[in-house]
Amino acid sequence: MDNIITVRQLRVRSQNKALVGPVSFSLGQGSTTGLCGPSGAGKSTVLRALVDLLPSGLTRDGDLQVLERTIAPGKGDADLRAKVVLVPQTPVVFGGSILDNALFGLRHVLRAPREVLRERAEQALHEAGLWKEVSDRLDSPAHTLSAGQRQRLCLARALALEPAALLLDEPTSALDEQSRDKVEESIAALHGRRAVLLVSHDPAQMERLCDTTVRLDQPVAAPPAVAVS
Ligand SMILES: Nc1ncnc2c1ncn2[C@@H]1O[C@H](COP(=O)(O)OP(=O)(O)OP(=O)(O)O)[C@@H](O)[C@H]1O
Repeated sequence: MDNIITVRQLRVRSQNKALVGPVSFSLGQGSTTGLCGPSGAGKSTVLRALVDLLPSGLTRDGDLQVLERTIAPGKGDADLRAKVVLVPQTPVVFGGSILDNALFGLRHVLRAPREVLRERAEQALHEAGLWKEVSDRLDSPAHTLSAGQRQRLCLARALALEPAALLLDEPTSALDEQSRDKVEESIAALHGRRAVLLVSHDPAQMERLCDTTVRLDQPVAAPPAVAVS
């Protein structure tokens, strides 16, 4: 199996207003794919559609397959969300320690002794390129981390789930150059190991990190939704 995610003719609409698409693409095993397009074209909405977490009032049609399984819209698929993990643009850091934050999520999907969970979280911190900076302060409050470190902590939290695909929504847009470079290093290190879909406004970043790029343009008017009587 080469493709982790396959999307065919995906559209998102609000009632009969086309918001996104149609768009078709696939994410290969270990590949990094860029998703670009003008503001409002629907990049964040596509990411949310891929984890079946569209805001209420928005619907999708078209075909979505994850690991060769068709994902029906709006089923609240918890299994899907452990396999395809979305890291939002603004890093969400919870109250509690750095380690607690890395464990958050994992605790809900894996019933295992604390040492096993801790080992997975530590491995994820390595994979996210944060380990060296936090290994001696895992019990410190996570809010003491810099913006770039927070972004990598969110990456670690996602990686701890050992997802088949990671969806990154403009992970460096709020960072200075130095922090951006560190986050980019972490993303580059995922190449060949995880399927990554990266939303970015920066063509140079796409060039540095992505094997292929999908361009999303303003939506084409969708055919009216068929009323079911
Ligand atoms: N809950 C919602 N209800 C109605 N329209 C929405 C909702 N969420 C998003 N939209 C609309 O969907 C379209 C796509 O928005 P989205 O945020 O996905 O674009 P984007 O390409 O990620 O933009 P940006 O690059 O500015 O972040 C926009 O027209 C937006 O106004």
